[in-house]
Amino acid sequence: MPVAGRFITFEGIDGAGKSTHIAALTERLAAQGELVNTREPGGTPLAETLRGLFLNSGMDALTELLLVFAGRRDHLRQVIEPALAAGKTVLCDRFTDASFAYQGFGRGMDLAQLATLEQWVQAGRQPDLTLWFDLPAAQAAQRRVGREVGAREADRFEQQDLDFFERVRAGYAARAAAAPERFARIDASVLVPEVWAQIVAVMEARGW
Ligand SMILES: Nc1ncnc2c1ncn2[C@@H]1O[C@H](COP(=O)(O)OP(=O)(O)OP(=O)(O)O)[C@@H](O)[C@H]1O
Ligand SMILES: Cc1cn([C@H]2C[C@H](O)[C@@H](COP(=O)(O)O)O2)c(=O)[nH]c1=O
Repeated sequence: MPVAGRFITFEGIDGAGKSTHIAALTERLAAQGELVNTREPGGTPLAETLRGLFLNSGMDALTELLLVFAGRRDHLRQVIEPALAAGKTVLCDRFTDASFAYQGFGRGMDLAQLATLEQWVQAGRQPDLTLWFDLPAAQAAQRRVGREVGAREADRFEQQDLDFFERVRAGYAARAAAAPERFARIDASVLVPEVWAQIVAVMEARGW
């Protein structure tokens, strides 16, 4: 019988450096077994369709919250749970901590209702490790400007102000404090090689 795989998630405010380091970690872990790279919102055809609406259509905060959990349910059933059951490592760019941070702390949605949705949709499933890329909102905004020259228009979240992103950041800090065994805070404000060294140290501490 295959050993259950590892579920690793990547969190942080927009522009924190997640994508940059997911690519590097994918290379490092590829030697250890089969990997599945995925993301939220998204990860299945249905959830990717919902992602387009979520990022770009006007809606109230409750609709936004329900949409992202609907996509998550499909993603868990179609991709994450089967991969873990087959012993694969799942690298997921954002998961439910983002809902607590963005919809809970950013938009002010009720955290108890979020916890109910989390339990209902995930049936106990939690990441084995969450790498939280932490940096000040102003620094992340500068990085996004650098990245967005010539790229697509900013989505509904990227258009938010610094106060919104500082609330989201506080949301991640609260989630990390509530689950210290699962979360590893990465100081994402430093140069790429220094960020990477922190990630390697976290992986080595787990024997991964
Ligand atoms: N440590 C770093 N120092 C300076 N620039 C960085 C660092 N890490 C990433 N960057 C740059 O910052 C920009 C944002 O990085 P990246 O796209 O990896 O962030 P992200 O967290 O995936 O963003 P999003 O959540 O918006 O998708 C990119 O241009 C990237 O090259
Ligand atoms: C999972 C999830 C995501 N969000 C937000 C966070 C980002 O602004 C976008 C996704 O964009 P990315 O370029 O793929 O990082 O969606 C959210 O508000 N709530 C969530 O649960």
